[in-house]
Amino acid sequence: MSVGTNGAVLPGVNASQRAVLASDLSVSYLDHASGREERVLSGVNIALGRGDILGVVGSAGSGKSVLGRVLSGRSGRGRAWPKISGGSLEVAGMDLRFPSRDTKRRVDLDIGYLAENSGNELRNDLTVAENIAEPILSRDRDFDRRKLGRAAAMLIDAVDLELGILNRFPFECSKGQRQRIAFAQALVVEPRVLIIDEPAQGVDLIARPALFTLLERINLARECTMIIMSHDLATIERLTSNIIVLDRGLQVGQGEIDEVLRVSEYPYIRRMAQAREAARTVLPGTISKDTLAAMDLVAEGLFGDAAEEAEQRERERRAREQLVAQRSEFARFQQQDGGPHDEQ
Ligand SMILES: Nc1ncnc2c1ncn2[C@@H]1O[C@H](COP(=O)(O)OP(=O)(O)OP(=O)(O)O)[C@@H](O)[C@H]1O
Repeated sequence: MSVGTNGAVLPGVNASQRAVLASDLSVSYLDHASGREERVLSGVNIALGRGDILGVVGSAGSGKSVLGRVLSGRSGRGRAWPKISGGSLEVAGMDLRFPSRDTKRRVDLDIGYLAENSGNELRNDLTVAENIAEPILSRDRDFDRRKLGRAAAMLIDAVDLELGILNRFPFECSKGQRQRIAFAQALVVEPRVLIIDEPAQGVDLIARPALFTLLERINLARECTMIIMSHDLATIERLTSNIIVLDRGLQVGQGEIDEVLRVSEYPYIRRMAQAREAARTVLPGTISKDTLAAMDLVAEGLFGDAAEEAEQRERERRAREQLVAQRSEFARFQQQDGGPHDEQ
């Protein structure tokens, strides 16, 4: 992957392998009060080839979700959607700044998009299975239902949900379940490019590894290009080492995570680097006395006392030896005494 630093030529990805190319991209919202366009994102440059994974990190309000929305190509659907106001954007071979009618039709099939609130946008009048199948059936009512049923079941299993949920309705599911159903829905069309805003959202800690493994499998099996937005660097690091960093609507860093965090002087990136370091090296000196005492208590329960355990093992060994000795003594006594063994 290569991420350009300016709006001109973005090297490293040849046109036939290119999956995403954003050049000096800027994005605006229409401010309804003033009627003016408010710019919320500027100077974004991305160049990704097939199968590349890019992480987009940034603080709250930095523009991650806005970028996700424009990359998804769904702009212009409703008043709350952002508008590309400068630069250019091409995703899966489609010009998203000036989309043709064909592009508008193709966008849902070629670009998968999981927004932070996609789980809430499922249709409550359709079952979970019908919701998952909807992106396909809405374009082709005659699509093979058996195939679709199998795909829905496989996807629901892949996102770690029980198959029984397929016959339920979204309003009968939890928030986390709905988000995973939306994830299955985003995957059903086998998109060429997948945009995921906060993938760990609504997924409990135990199910997260399965989710990341699923993303890795999709990426490898289909060479699906992915852009993952998250405020959490650890989530991004689980999937890729290539990032862009956004801060207050500006792209302020790009490249390999380690390199970006090592060389950048940008204050937000410095804070990110410090937070990452602190998370990696939790030293006793940085932990309060009370926390240490609580940890000691838990630690005692975890492994017990080694010396006491060794003593206990020794006591058990001696008791066993004594028992064996007593048994052989008893057997000898029986033999001498003309016990049952002498009858043979
Ligand atoms: N519908 C909208 N209309 C106007 N401005 C918006 C709209 N949605 C977002 N913005 C503005 O765009 C900027 C970026 O918002 P965005 O939701 O992309 O941030 P984010 O990085 O995803 O934050 P978070 O991590 O909190 O979700 C913010 O200043 C926000 O106020």
